[in-house]
Parts: sequence; structure tokens; C-alpha cells
Amino acid sequence: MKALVVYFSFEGNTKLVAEKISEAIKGDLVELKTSKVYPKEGVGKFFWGGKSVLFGEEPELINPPIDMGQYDTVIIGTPVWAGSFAPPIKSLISQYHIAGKRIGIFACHGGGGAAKCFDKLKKALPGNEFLGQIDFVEPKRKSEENCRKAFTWASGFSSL
Ligand SMILES: Cc1cc2nc3c(=O)[nH]c(=O)nc-3n(C[C@H](O)[C@H](O)[C@H](O)COP(=O)(O)O)c2cc1C
Repeated sequence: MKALVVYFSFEGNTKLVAEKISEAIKGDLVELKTSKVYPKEGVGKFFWGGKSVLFGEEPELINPPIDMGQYDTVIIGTPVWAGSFAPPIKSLISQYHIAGKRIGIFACHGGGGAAKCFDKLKKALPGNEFLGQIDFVEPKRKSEENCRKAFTWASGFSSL
């Protein structure tokens, strides 16, 4: 199994979980970076991010190209933004042909749940086999507990 963990993280929660998952499955790790910079402070943070989701934006990714062909398993991580996945994940899906893969998805959120986000993400990724999904509530706040949870979840994939 050759695995990729690809994620976007605005404030480090998704990053924390992604790092643990890549460690558990010994997968490559890619953090998506955008040329667009979202405001980090105040209400602007929620306004611009939320607006970006609602307008279906696909911000430009500034990562070196990802050779998707070499991976059979792709784990995708996102913060929940306005009930959905974050716009850089939309860019990822548009830019790369992700099909015929085994997919795991994880999301971090502030307590509003990730069910809608997962539904939308699965719909955006037809033609793949879904291995599982898991969500975390602000994992940085209880990092040890959440790292353990992430590690255990992902360890199940290595044996598939
Ligand atoms: C623009 C924006 C929109 C958000 N929308 C939601 C939401 O709809 N539901 C929710 O539970 N949390 C929401 N959050 C909180 C984040 O999902 C949460 O803080 C998450 O852990 C952040 O992950 P990160 O640190 O990897 O960016 C939002 C945060 C931002 C910045």
C-alpha cells in the first residue's frame, strides 16, 4: 500500500491529526498551501472563509505537483468551514483526477459536527472506495487524546 495524507489546515488542528495519521500508515504527507491568504484574526476570519465556501471558490494551490498515480490510498483532511470542506480541498479535487483510490476522510470542527462535510466530500469524489471517516473537535485542545484516536483509526488501514 502506498498512501498519501493530504490536508489543509488554517490553525493547526487538521495538521496535528494529519501528522499522526501519516505516521500510523507510513504515508507521504502534503499540506496544501494557497496563494490566497485568509485573514487569521477577528470576524474577518469567519467572514472570508465562509464566503469562500459559499461562492464555491477554488483558491490557487502553490504546492509542487502531486504525483497521484503512485498512490492507491489517499487520506484527505480538512477543517469544517461553513458546514463543508475548506476551499483548498475543492481546488485539490478539481486539479487532480482522484479516482480508483481507497479514500479515508477526516475533519476537524468546532463542535458543529462533520456529517454534512463528509457527505459533500464523498459526493465530490465519485469512483473511489471509501475506507472510513472520522471527526475531531478542536483536537489541539486535547492533543494527546486526539493523537491516540487518530493513530488508532489510521492503523486499521495499514493491514488492508
Ligand atoms: C471560516 C471558518 C468557518 C468555520 N465553520 C465551522 C462550522 O461550520 N462548523 C464548525 O463546527 N466549526 C467551524 N469552524 C471551526 C473550525 O472547523 C475548527 O476550528 C477546526 O478545528 C479548525 O481546523 P484547523 O486548525 O486545521 O484550521 C470554522 C472555522 C473557520 C475559520
